[in-house]
Amino acid sequence: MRAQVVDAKRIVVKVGSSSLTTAAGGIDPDRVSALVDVLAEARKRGAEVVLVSSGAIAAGLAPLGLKKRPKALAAQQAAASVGQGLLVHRYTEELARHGVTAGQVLLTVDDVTRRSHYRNALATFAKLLDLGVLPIVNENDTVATSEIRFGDNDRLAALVAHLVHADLLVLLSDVDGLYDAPPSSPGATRIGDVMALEELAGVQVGKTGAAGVGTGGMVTKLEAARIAVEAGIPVVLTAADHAGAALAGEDTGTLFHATGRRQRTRLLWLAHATEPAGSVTLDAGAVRALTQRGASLLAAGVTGAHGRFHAGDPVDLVGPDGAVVARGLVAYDAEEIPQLVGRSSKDLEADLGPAYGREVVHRDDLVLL
Ligand SMILES: Nc1ncnc2c1ncn2[C@@H]1O[C@H](COP(=O)(O)OP(=O)(O)O)[C@@H](O)[C@H]1O
Ligand SMILES: N[C@@H](CCC(=O)OP(=O)(O)O)C(=O)O
Repeated sequence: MRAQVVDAKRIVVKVGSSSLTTAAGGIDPDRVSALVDVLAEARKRGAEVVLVSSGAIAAGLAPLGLKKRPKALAAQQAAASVGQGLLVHRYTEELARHGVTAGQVLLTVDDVTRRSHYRNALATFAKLLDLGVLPIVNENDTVATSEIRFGDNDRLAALVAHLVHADLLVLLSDVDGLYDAPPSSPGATRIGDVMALEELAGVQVGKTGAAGVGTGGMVTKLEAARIAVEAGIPVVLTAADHAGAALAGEDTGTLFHATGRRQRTRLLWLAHATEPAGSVTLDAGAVRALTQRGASLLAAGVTGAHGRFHAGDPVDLVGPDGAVVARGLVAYDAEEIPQLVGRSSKDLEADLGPAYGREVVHRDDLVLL
């Protein structure tokens, strides 16, 4: 028995598109039903459960007469718009058999990187769990543009696990664990336990499975596992068919043991969920101030800006050698930066007005990479 699993009080379970749909496209009601039975069982044992479910796009294909997942973003969004409602309806009906109420939570990256939105998301989850609701999370596919799109639900699930202070993340897919090579290759064997991610140096990680409805394949699952274990949350990766056994603590799939400790949550989203809108370059003194003293980035240490960003956007902070040292939410538009370069806050306040005394990136909005 895996103690990390059976002792878990709050569990985030992520299920991939390939585990929810039929070969012909559309939701497979039997698979949804089987998964819901497993989640209800975990709740009966006293665990709180948050479900991160993919499958909106896949579920929308058949009703729209589409044969396969479209490439164009607008078509994916239309499919998600049709599919998400159907998917949540299916879950709601199945959960009702167990007397459990479902709640839908659709997130965009923006919702959780900006401080006020982040607090709001946190409060919503807390309230839902407090009320005994089973939250069903997905990316808000219909509004997420390609620039701000999260794209894969594996990393989203890891970040949600951290957000809700879960003590276990379960990733369910169409493959029963991590293999040392793509499972279709002869001789590939399953890895039972991963104590440290360095052990995976020789593992061949491949793309999505044969079903053709997933995104990211094993690559995004390992990224998700890294985010979770480094933040102190163990991860079980297994097939959806083995979900019951996995949640009962049986030795199935791959268990990634926690290696690190909990970190400041919003900054984890900033590091792992955002695409930078541009970059700000720093002199050597500013790099030292950020990395060694945990200081804010002041205009005095800025040497330039690249890209078209607006105040509040995530940007990379780049040292004189071109290395990205941090990511932060910038407090100025890109066009404003040239006039700030190398100048003291006092000087800027006197010259341009009191608003220009503010930091370029405040330390609370900054994560070292
Ligand atoms: N080393 C590996 N171990 C296990 N699975 C792998 C590996 N490399 C590639 N894969 C593939 O990753 C797929 C799962 O990812 P994906 O299709 O995105 O599923 P999901 O829809 O569940 O997110 C599996 O079907 C498998 O073929
Ligand atoms: N938000 C998308 C999920 C994309 C995704 O990550 O899919 P998967 O690789 O099947 O987990 C959807 O619901 O279709």
